[in-house]
Amino acid sequence: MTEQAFIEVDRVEKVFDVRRRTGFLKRERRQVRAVDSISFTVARGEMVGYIGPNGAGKSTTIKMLTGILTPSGGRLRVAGIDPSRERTRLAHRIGVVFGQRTTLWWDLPLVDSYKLMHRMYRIPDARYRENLDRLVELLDLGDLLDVPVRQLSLGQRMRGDIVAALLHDPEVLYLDEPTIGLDVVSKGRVREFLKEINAERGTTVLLTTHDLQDIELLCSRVMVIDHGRLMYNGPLAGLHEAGESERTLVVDLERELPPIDAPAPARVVKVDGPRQWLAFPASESAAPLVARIAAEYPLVDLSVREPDIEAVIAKMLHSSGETRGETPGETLGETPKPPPEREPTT
Ligand SMILES: Nc1ncnc2c1ncn2[C@@H]1O[C@H](COP(=O)(O)OP(=O)(O)OP(=O)(O)O)[C@@H](O)[C@H]1O
Repeated sequence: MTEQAFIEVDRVEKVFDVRRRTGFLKRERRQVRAVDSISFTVARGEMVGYIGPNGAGKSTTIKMLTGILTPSGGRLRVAGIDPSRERTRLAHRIGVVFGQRTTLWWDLPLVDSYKLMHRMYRIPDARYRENLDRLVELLDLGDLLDVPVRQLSLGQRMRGDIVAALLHDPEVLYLDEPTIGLDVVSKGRVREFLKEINAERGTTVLLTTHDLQDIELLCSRVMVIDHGRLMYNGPLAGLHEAGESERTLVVDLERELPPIDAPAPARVVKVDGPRQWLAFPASESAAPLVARIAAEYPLVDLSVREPDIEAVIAKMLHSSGETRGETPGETLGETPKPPPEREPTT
């Protein structure tokens, strides 16, 4: 393992044997290659997005990284530990949050789950108290500590789960859809918190999400998996470039006017009274376009809409399919490549 590679995944595979009933007494055996020779590294303190369509192999990868599943092939190390061989030792160094499931005890008050974790992880008393106070303050859970978990809203429960995952000072945090189903305010709070904890403790974060803004606001790099294979590993802007995806600037003018004269490649795609929609490349900053419109038009309000993550991935996969075998650029065809050195521009 190199000095920087905190998570090291080298040609890792996971094949499931699946039996399917095909008749009264007939069973068909079939193999599902959920993860197909994936290689990547994550440096200590990095926050990396791990995205892909449904069934792509994300959860299987995370389960192998936590030691729940044993790889069928390849080599895997987290903090120098082989997860499936030393699962208990690794458990003290990692935290996991599954957005769709809770690790908290449903019928107990929130604080009782934390007390159980205090004992399970043998966290020194002073450290437990310090962590609990800090995390509860950062996530604004003070008034909810005595409330049974089943009575919490989804956003409150999610914040409760994040505290639970961090009480034992894990060096790496796996987050599976941490903002799913949350309202805008709760999403903002969780994202701000993750940024703070990463800056404060240098926690390494691997984030699975369907929300492109999670990636945009938190991750320096994104990896795309499809059919068990790593298709892209680089900055989000590069993913937008590969798929030529576009963001939309929604502009409210003081009155109805002819379509805004925007500099190419930005262009007006819809006009409805005083409101106009302009599409522009998602890999570019909105600032110059906004400045120009503000200088030349009677502007009342504006907002930027991100493209849908599924659409971005689909376009990227489509374009990489077209270019595979020629010059794959930042997309990964047969041979995974290290991330490009460019920084994201968004
Ligand atoms: N225990 C299992 N037994 C058999 N097949 C499995 C098992 N777990 C996952 N698979 C299959 O492996 C593939 C990858 O599944 P995985 O859950 O890793 O995808 P995912 O990217 O996390 O999807 P989603 O976004 O829907 O959660 C799928 O085809 C899935 O059906």
